[in-house]
Amino acid sequence: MSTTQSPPRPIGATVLGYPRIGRHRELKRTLEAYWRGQATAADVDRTASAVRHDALATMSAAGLDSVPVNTFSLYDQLLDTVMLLGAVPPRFTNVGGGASASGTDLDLYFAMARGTDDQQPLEMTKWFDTNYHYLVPEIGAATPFALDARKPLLEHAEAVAAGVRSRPVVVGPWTFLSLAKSAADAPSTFTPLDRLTELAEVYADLLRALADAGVEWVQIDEPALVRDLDATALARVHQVYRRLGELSERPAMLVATYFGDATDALAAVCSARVDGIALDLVAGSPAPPPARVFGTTQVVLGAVDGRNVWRTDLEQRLGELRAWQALPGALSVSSSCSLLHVPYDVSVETGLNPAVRASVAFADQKLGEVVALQRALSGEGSDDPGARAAFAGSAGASRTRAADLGRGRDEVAQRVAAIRADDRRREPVEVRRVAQAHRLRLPALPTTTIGSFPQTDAVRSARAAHRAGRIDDATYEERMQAEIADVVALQESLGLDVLVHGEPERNDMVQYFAELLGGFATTGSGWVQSYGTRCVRPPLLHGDVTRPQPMTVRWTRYAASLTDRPMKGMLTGPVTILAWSFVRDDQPRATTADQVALALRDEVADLEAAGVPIIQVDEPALRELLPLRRAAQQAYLEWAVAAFRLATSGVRADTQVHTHLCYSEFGEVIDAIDGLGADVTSVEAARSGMELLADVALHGFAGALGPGVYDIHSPRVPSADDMAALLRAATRALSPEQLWVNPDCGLKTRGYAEVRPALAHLVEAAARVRAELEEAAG
Ligand SMILES: Nc1nc2c(c(=O)[nH]1)N[C@@H](CNc1ccc(C(=O)N[C@@H](CCC(=O)N[C@@H](CCC(=O)N[C@@H](CCC(=O)O)C(=O)O)C(=O)O)C(=O)O)cc1)CN2
Ligand code: MET
Ligand SMILES: [Zn+2]
Repeated sequence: MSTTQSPPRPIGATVLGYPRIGRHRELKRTLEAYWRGQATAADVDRTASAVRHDALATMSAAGLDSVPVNTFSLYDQLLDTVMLLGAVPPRFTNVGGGASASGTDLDLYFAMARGTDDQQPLEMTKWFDTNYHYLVPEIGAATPFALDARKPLLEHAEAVAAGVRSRPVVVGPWTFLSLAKSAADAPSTFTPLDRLTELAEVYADLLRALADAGVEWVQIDEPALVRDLDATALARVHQVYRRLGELSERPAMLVATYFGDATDALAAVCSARVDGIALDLVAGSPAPPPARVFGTTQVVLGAVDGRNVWRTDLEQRLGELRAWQALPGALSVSSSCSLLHVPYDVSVETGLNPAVRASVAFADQKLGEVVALQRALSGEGSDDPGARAAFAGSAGASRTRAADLGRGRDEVAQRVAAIRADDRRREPVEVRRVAQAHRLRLPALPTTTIGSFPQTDAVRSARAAHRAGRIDDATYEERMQAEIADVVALQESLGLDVLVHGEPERNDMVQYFAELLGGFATTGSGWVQSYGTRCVRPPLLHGDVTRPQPMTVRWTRYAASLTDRPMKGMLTGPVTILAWSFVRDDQPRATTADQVALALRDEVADLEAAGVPIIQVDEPALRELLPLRRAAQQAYLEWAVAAFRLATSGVRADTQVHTHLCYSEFGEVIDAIDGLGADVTSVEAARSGMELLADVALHGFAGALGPGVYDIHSPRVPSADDMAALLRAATRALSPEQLWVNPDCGLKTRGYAEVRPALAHLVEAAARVRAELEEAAG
């Protein structure tokens, strides 16, 4: 189309993407059944198509002028992009030939997502600073590129048939290669971005194919443009988009940025021949940069928060949007990012406190906000009854909000104000080490686990039955105690040194605490995709945080009563509770983190008073919240570390504090991790081949460290030899007194058939290496 000189028709009201797991998680259920062999490819196709039709119908009924398609996914949008570009790692080239559904060859697709008997899946990692995980493309010097546009073409055709103005969405070349890792066999000087120019040609083929199918606008997602980029990088971005812009036959191109401020990349993109740019006015600056950088590029204003759930103050937002009307190009209104990161619909949450419910917008409510803002901005608002009602409702919500959400509680504010520097400090590490060694009397290379044991069907269905009222509190309590007793007995028989209770009572390591703390609400069906078919229900942290009663003491005390070995208490840390909740936006996150930390500090004190000698406070999300821009990282690490220290520093020297972090890429935050001041830190290491040991050797580490020796993300049971080899590697980077032996993470997603032998091998590996050390010491 855009061969013409006239500018393309403005996009109007839109969103950058929409949830896709299904309102009732029907895609999850169908896919899991398919993997178990209990559903067919035709069943997958039927469910997937129903989920897409619901999305199309909902978005067009809400009044969007342009509807994103190809934001559906059977598993992950980066994996979809690997398929789109034909960039399949060679180890999967023999997989295939099976059934296809929704434009995707299922055998190949799920082999890359989940692995096969003899091939590792693609690695999984966090999507920018969100709790969503994508599959990491592997690109080498010889990775093939070849367009397979069946999926976007299919989704476009479906939308056209449904009478919808469709806008296909793809991940862009810069972001795709920036997030890819070098293939294992690539030369050490190679980086995936070396193939940018070549890859641009595949996108050129894609744009031609979309134009042939009558596509008007294509959205090319480039969130990586909000990271720190030097002049060379910006020049390369410009070059790619210039090349695509020059195509004689292509749809209008919208380059979508989100998760931060794209101001630095604006000139590079807008001076290439793109037709539109989407900007995140929530994570980025809400005020317009100078008009000249845009040229005639149309701007899509990401005015409605796509990641948090508080209703938009429409009047205030509209005021900010008006400042953009001085730009020469047409304006459209959108969500700040895809709505993938929020649940579908708050109107089904009838159990929510009415004040909270009235303050919240999930995906469907955000559609209405976007439309109202777009109508008002374009001057149609006063004729549009929907827009008028939305503005009236928004004004009402902002008046009642603070009063009814449990904010401004004096006792909480006073406690935060009274925090002293000493509250974040423990005795010197050497004092603690001696006191703890005396109390715990552990062997060298002590063995332990990260906390959770397999969440069996029996445990989950007991919880479902309890929730539905089919079993009473006492029965539920008994079932959980029986589970704990089994878990303790198993650990004793395996010979582990420090035991855990197994966390059977927890639906999720954040939601469990949110259900017990004041200031939080939890949802019944507010599911958000975390990876593949796995979902979470992020709690709503709406008010000041209180802890009405102890949350974990009774379970831990019960577990401790069953054994003479030390029992470790288990908590989730303040940073992770914030990261995996929807957090109030009326005060700095540092303040909210301190409120959560004070509640946890009370829990830690109660555990200590109950005689629990070791308390683990998990912070797996510490790295995830690290700001994308270096300039903001130090300030974040300071409040994050301070909150953890506030939660954990109220204990005696002889109480041992552990923490746990998963996900690699620790190097850049290793000082902060050491700064947490935990006596023992367990980290993921097996999966990333003990990569972190180099960082530890480089930076030094004051506390003790448990680098994971068992990759719990894989069903594979490692042998004692495998784990002993990893341990020996660790003894070369750390002194043996500093070293603990544990898996990479909790065992909740595994089954007992794998866990029992794997832990037996872990104990055996520790025993062997212990003996070798003793022998060497003579
Ligand atoms: N919040 C959070 N974020 C995180 C992690 C995490 O653990 N928590 N870990 C990382 C991501 N990893 C994840 C690992 C596993 C799951 C996961 O297994 N999720 C479960 C749901 C867990 C849950 O909330 N379970 C509840 C509710 C389970 C449920 O679906 N119940 C059924 C009924 C079940 C039955 O009858 O058996 C229903 O409600 O329909 C419970 O156990 O009580 C799933 O998708 O299946 C999610 C994320 C990073 N981000
Ligand atoms: C994602 S970190 C998990 C830590 C938690 N204690 C568990 O073992 O499951
Ligand atoms: Zn973990």
